[in-house]
Order: sequence, then C-alpha cells, then structure tokens
Amino acid sequence: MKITETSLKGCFVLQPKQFEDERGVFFESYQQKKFENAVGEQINFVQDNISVSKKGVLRGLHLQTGIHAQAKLVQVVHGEVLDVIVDLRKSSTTFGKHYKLKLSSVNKTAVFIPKGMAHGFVTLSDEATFMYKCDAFYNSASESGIIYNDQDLQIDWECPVESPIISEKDIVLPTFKEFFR
Ligand SMILES: Cc1cn([C@H]2C[C@H](O)[C@@H](COP(=O)(O)OP(=O)(O)O[C@H]3O[C@H](C)C(=O)[C@H](O)[C@H]3O)O2)c(=O)[nH]c1=O
Repeated sequence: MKITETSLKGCFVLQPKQFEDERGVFFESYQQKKFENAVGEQINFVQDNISVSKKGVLRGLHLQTGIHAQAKLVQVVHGEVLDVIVDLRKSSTTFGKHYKLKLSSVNKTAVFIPKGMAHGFVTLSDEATFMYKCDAFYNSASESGIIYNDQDLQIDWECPVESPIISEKDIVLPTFKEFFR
C-alpha cells in the first residue's frame, strides 16, 4: 500500500498493492495498521456507506459539522468518478483550497478525508459504485456543505454532461462565504 499526503494537509491518497494472476486481481482495500501508521492517528471507522450513481450525477459538497464531523475513507468499486475535497478548517495552512482526482475500479485508489473537509464527486462513467468508511455515525441534523459551483472555490468538475444531476438538497447548499457567516 502506497500512502501519500495530498496538497491538503492531512488528506492522503492510498494506492493498494495489487496481486494479479490468471484469475484476476486481489488487493487489501483497508489495513488498519498500515493506514494508521501512514496518517499518523488512530481512526475508528464505525459506518460503511455505498452509493450508486448514473453518469453526470454530482453528490456534494458535503460534510457533517460539530461533534458529528466525519473522517472518511472513500473509494470506487465500479466505474469512475472525479472526487473533490475542500479544506474548510480555518486553522489549516490549506484552508479554502481544493484537491481533486479520479477514483475508479481500475486505479483502485482510495482517499482519506479528515474531519473538517467537504467532499463531493461527479460520476464520469455510465454508472459508478462509491464505497466509503466514516468514523462517526450519520447525523442528519449536522449535515451541511457548500454549493458545487461556488464562485470562490472555482472547482472545475470536468462534468461529462451538459448539466450535472444534483439533488434538491444539494442545489440549495450555501456558498463558501455563507457557510462561514
Ligand atoms: C449520508 C447518509 C444518507 N442517508 C440517507 C439520507 C437520505 O434519505 C438518503 C440519501 O442521502 P444523501 O442524498 O445525503 O446521499 P449523498 O448525496 O450520497 O450524500 C453523501 O454524499 C457525499 C459525497 C458524501 O461525502 C457524504 O458522506 C454524503 O453526504 O440516504 C443515511 O441514511 N445515512 C447516511 O449516512
């Protein structure tokens, strides 16, 4: 497993060692000891989520705030997405910065997203199955986020369709400035 820190402090990309043979491939998608040694802290994941999205679906930018804030370990087990992470930690040297990368069942790459970062993705393949671990339970009352096309963040989502398919909840998310008001 190769684990490297991204341009966002505390956010890591994990690339598993793949064992290929005539049957196919095997890889460890998560190994606690290697993971915690690399990220430098104990993480107790308590919930696994899976979502399946059609091409052009954009989910995000989401985070849970306060005591229900979640760190996440995200990966794609089918298809491909463009994954986007935004540092919303005011004390961070990378506050307000975003990082994006393609996650797919081919590159088998995972991303560790620490608490305090907003997360979203747009589906690039016809369908994508997104799987992620969270270190805090779902708490709908603490859900928040930032509108995907925020003018300050200027994120290029590389959306494969004319208009992204977005939930009614996400289309009314606050802007970056409103989030901190
Ligand atoms: C997140 C979540 C949702 N739900 C229920 C609530 C809704 O009735 C339904 C769909 O939820 P939502 O539209 O918030 O799902 P996504 O848009 O995929 O949200 C996720 O998408 C982005 C990319 C993330 O990083 C977040 O972890 C998460 O917010 O599942 C649950 O029951 N438990 C949960 O943990």
